[in-house]
Amino acid sequence: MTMTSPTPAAATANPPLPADWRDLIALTKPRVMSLVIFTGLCGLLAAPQHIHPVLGFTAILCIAMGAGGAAALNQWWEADIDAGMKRTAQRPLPQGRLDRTTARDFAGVLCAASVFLMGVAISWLAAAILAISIVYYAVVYTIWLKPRTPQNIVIGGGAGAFPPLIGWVAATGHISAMPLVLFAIIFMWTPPHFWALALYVKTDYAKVGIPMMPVVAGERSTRRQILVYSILLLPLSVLPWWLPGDEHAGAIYGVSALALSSIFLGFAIRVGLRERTGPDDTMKPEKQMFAYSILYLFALFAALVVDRFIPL
Ligand code: HEM
Ligand SMILES: CC(C)=CCC/C(C)=C/CC/C(C)=C/COP(=O)(O)OP(=O)(O)O
Repeated sequence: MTMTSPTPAAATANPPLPADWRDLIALTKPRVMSLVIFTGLCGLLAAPQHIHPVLGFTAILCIAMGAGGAAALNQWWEADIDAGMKRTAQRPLPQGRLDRTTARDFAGVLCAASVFLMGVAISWLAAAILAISIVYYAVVYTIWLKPRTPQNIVIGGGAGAFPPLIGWVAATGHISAMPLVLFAIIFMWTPPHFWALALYVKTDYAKVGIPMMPVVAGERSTRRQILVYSILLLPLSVLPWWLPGDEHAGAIYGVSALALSSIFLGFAIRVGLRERTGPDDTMKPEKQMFAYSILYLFALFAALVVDRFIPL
């Protein structure tokens, strides 16, 4: 793929249409980013120092703009790959509903504005981490790792793990043990989250030449790796309960983490130890695990905030 490679016929046959705001919103991957923003908000709310609500809102707005801008850069770069996959072919760029220059400029403005506003209004440390996460997703993951290695998700997973750290730093002004543990939890969660999905859309990735784990290492190896990461996730998710000092979470979080992660592990055991029964296999356990992975992260971070406001 090159930046000058032609996008699908639909994108070039007609003169570009004026950008529709719905297509610009779609470029930011709003459904995925809702969880990114939520974990950022929880990082901010779980921090021991309180931040003025207006500043808190500004910090979350900056995370939303930065994450959305990075997602738009990802779609700008991958328009031709997206066109070749069933799951992504309906996006605005492959469909030619948006021209590439508008998408690139929109993404650039969002990213730059998010970092600048975070620096001016909140802190330059939070702005620097936001800038790192944007570059991590849009460049390190999207351009460098994704087309090259099946470890793309493992290393690239760091990009999506930054938001709670950014939220925490926005509230406290510094990095400490708890936000690093929150980073590690999302980092460990990402491979099972994504590989559960990759198992049932494997042929799409193979078709466009993206070396996702099930395509390169095969299904059995991917299933075992899902299991390994899910086993490691369980103690890691409970770690905030055991942290020393005034940062540690309480029993509401600890018990919730234990329960949520045990269920996660249950799904992982089911997916990790089974084999596809044949071409007609509906891949229900994998689909259920992917859906649960999203519910899991929402619930885990919600428990952290509930715990902060109702300490036992
Ligand atoms: C490198 C890391 C990650 C990869 C490769 C990945 C991959 C994916 C893919 C391919 C989908 C399907 C999306 C679609 O079809 O539109 C998805 C869905 C989703 N992801 Fe991830 N993900 C990653 C990290 C994250 C992170 C860090 C979060 C949030 C903290 C997240 C939250 C979600 C959510 C909420 C959905 C469901 C979206 C929907 O309902 O359409 N993902 N992910
Ligand atoms: C603050 C900040 C910049 C946060 C970034 C958050 C982040 C990295 C989220 C990753 C989520 C995501 C949509 C991955 C999809 O992978 P993909 O792009 O390979 O999926 P696709 O095939 O659907 O395009």
